[in-house]
Amino acid sequence: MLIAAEHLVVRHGRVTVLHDVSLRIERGEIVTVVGPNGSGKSTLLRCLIGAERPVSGRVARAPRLRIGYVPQKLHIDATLPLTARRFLDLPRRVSDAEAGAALEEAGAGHVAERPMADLSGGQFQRVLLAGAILRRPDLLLLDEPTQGLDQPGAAGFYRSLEAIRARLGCAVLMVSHDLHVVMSASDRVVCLNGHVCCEGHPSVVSAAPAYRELFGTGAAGTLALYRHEHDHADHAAHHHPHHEEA
Ligand SMILES: Nc1ncnc2c1ncn2[C@@H]1O[C@H](COP(=O)(O)OP(=O)(O)OP(=O)(O)O)[C@@H](O)[C@H]1O
Repeated sequence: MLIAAEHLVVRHGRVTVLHDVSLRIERGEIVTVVGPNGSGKSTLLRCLIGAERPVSGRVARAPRLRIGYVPQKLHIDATLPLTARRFLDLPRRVSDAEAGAALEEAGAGHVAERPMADLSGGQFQRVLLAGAILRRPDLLLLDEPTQGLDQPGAAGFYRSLEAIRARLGCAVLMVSHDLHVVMSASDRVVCLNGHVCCEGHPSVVSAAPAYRELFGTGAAGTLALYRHEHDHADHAAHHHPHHEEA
């Protein structure tokens, strides 16, 4: 186990945002948290990094766990002439070779010398990802890393993540609204709506009544796309025969 949330209850003022939420992340897995707006997804990640405290429950971390966290938003003063390359020197200076390799791996090699303030949303997220990789994390926590990306852009981002996981052996926990792409890119999906509604393999979650209730007709399309993608993978053509009835 890398990290585990155990029975977290979190309140913001009088509102209970997380009700008894438990979640475990194992080494090397890619887990995606999906859920409607305001369902507590960011709050859960912030608890895992220790930026928010639950009123009850706890977070258990493996000893010496290194986390690379990419927040949903990061405000950078547009008047600061900070290039992507220089941004990677915060909080600790890194060599050009290290910075270059991280930017390449995150798919942002071509924006190294551009000012952070000029980057598109997708480029910006990729530079943040490069910064997170430089910490050599055991666990990458990404809060809506593909917001604002179109579907091919999001798919490309997930391919970068797969490669990063393969090299670093890290686990990935992310929040995403990209139901379509997420379903094929995750080992496990957790559907959150203040509490964990359902969780499991993407095919199991997308067939779950609680998930369908939250995401409506989108759920069927998601499943179709998931099946479609796997039908094209050599090893997975007959992987989940039960999909056929769903
Ligand atoms: N600092 C805060 N003070 C008070 N309420 C907050 C605070 N941060 C979040 N909330 C409230 O807590 C609830 C959960 O917010 P959270 O950001 O965790 O949801 P989310 O699932 O990440 O949403 P989204 O998909 O819109 O990003 C929301 O109702 C939000 O308004």
